[in-house]
Amino acid sequence: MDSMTMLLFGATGDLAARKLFPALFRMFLDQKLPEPFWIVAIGRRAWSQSRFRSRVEKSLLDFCQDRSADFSRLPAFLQRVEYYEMDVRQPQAYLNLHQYVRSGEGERLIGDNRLFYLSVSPDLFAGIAGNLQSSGLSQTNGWRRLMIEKPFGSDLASARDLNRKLGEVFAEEEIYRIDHYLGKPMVQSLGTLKSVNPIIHAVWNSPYIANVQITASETIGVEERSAYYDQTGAIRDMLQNHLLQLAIMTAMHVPGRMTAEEVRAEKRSVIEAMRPLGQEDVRLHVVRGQYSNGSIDGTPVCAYRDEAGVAPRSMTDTFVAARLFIDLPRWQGVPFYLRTGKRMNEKSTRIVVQCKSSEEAELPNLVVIHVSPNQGMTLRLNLHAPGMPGQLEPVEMAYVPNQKHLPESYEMLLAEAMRGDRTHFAHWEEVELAWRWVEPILAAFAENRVPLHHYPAGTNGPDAANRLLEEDGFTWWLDPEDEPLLTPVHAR
Ligand SMILES: NC(=O)C1=CN([C@@H]2O[C@H](COP(=O)(O)OP(=O)(O)OC[C@H]3O[C@@H](n4cnc5c(N)ncnc54)[C@H](OP(=O)(O)O)[C@@H]3O)[C@@H](O)[C@H]2O)C=CC1
Ligand SMILES: O=C1O[C@H](COP(=O)(O)O)[C@@H](O)[C@H](O)[C@H]1O
Repeated sequence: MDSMTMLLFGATGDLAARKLFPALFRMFLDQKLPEPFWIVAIGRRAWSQSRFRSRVEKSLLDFCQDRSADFSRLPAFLQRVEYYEMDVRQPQAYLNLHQYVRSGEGERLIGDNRLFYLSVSPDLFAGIAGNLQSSGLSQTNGWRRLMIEKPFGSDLASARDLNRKLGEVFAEEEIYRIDHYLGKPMVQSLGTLKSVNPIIHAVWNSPYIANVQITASETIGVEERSAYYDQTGAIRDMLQNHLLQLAIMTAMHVPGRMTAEEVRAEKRSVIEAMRPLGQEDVRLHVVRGQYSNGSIDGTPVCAYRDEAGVAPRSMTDTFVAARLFIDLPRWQGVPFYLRTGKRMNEKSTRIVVQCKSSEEAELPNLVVIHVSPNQGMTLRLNLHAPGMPGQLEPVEMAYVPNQKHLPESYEMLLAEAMRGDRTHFAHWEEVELAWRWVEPILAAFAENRVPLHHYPAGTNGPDAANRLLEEDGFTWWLDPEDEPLLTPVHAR
């Protein structure tokens, strides 16, 4: 891999502490970082080098998931991290930064390759890009890449505006828009699962599939992010990006070669075929919810409207469920149900593909992809109980990865960006088409044309989300972790 400088904007922030430094440390231990390699960690606080490094050290101890990580190598890792204090809104500061980076690259014999990572508030994205250009920092003799955090805009117009501004500095091939769900290992395995297994490949289409259910449920509430979340809601925070990406990855045809360009073309054909929602459709196909008080694991928790920083009459959606159709011949008539919510009864992201039932077997075959926190796959089949011909019994075959350390999505994505592989990053076309698809929902929510259902914290979300499936004769499947998956939700 090419030697490079990584300029991390927002190095003192929450994401850097919880995800980025742990991922970088893990990559360092696994020798997945280039040599030589240097991180310029940019923050606004007047912190000394040692104070910053202690903070990184603490965050690694707190958040490095792999407790068996070799922490004796921490000092060697920290040697590669230099704190740099600046206010990113000051154009002059970039000239100084440029000088600092050039001289550091010279000392470390680093080629002219720069990875800019924007882990700051989205209202700073465009300004930073502009300043990188005017200061000369983004002009390199090697390559330059921009990794950019979510959210990419808050609606279609703002996303287009941001993209235009970034496009004045970086070419599309240089922009790596992060959707960390695309970095989750089981999501990245979907292509292989579908393409190299005839048993899956053959049935992955409408004659065999009854419906697809994608759930991303969380037990946490808004935590410290109410200012952001109250303006955003589940629809923008999760559905427009992560859930639609999961639906696309499930539905897309796997190209012969998994190059970024071919994957992009296949993804585009799926998202273009997502049936648009008309004004009236939103009420029929979308459920909006917000948590009221309840309890999570036996601990009482307050209602969303009582969270610090949330407007007392907030109409923000903390839960959203949607039914969508993909008008491609292979998905004709197959509903995709998506749902996501805060303060639900479990932390689980999973994709359940329900096959059509045969005449003999009442319970359908299921393919379940456990995305996180559990990773793996379950396949449910029907067999005759041994020695009891005529009596069908559902059986489950489960795959649980047997690895000491399962890579975190940020590890996967950082490694890919460092290699220059954009396969698992969101192309602008996808982002734009996803915003276009959710626009009618945003409008309906803003105009309160869709009821806001309150659901007690610690539950599966509002009943209306169950009805969405019941209308079609289906029901949400539970996670087999808690109970056998054989139990449809209404039978609990
Ligand atoms: N936190 C999370 O779980 C997730 C975050 N994201 C995205 O990641 C990005 C970062 O989020 P998060 O880490 O939570 O945000 P934080 O508010 O925790 O951190 C913001 C960072 O930006 C820096 N910053 C702010 N203003 C300036 C400035 N004028 N000049 C220099 N630095 C500045 C802060 O520096 P300082 O503290 O020194 O002032 C800090 O390092 C956002 O785009 C967010 O949407 C995406 C998914 C999840
Ligand atoms: O992007 C986001 O994702 C997290 C959930 O991510 P996960 O990897 O823990 O499933 C969510 O909590 C957050 O609100 C959202 O911004």
